[in-house]
Amino acid sequence: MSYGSMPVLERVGFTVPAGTGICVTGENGIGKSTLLRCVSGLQQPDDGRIRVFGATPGSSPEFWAAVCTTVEPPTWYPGLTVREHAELICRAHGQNPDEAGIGEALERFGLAGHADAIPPSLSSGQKQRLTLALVLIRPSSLLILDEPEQRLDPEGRAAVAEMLVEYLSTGGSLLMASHDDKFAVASGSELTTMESLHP
Ligand SMILES: Nc1ncnc2c1ncn2[C@@H]1O[C@H](COP(=O)(O)OP(=O)(O)OP(=O)(O)O)[C@@H](O)[C@H]1O
Repeated sequence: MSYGSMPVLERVGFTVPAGTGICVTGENGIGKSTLLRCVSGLQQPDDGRIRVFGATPGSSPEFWAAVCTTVEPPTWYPGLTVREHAELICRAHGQNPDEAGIGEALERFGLAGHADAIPPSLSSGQKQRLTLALVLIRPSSLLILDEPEQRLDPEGRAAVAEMLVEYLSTGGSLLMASHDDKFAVASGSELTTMESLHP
């Protein structure tokens, strides 16, 4: 993979077995987000092979039913509240919003008091909590998360780490990038570090 003449992601290879988490670490600009974008099918590598559930990433509705990613920043629908965003996500994924545990999820993410607020009115950390709540409320088999700990306070990081461990324990898989090794380990992920071939 390269941007113009600048090579990024050379000789990268890994597998994420079902029910396991991999956390990619490495210095700013090493290529973590680019890697996650490629695995999410949002960017095409120039060379090499990426398979997700046996298929090319992003190529089918089945991929997007199984894979949930925060690599792209979320879009907030004008005028819809926090709770209505959660209901929308549930409906889009075939869940009955009344049975999807929306109230409990908002509670766990510390957003219960903001259920009737519109997302743009939330703080940056609260928006990040909502982004992750919406990711975890819908069914999926693989989460691809780019620095999920960003903007979260220590309590928020601990809560998200705990929820990711639960996600893995139910057979889900996780691929994330992070600069917080402690958070990554607490979330049940194995660390793998990207290093430059051109120091
Ligand atoms: N759209 C783009 N056009 C040109 N170069 C880009 C583009 N996106 C990323 N790059 C470059 O590719 C390299 C890898 O960027 P990437 O965002 O994948 O790194 P990262 O490891 O996620 O960094 P960080 O830890 O800062 O989030 C960087 O040198 C960056 O400048």
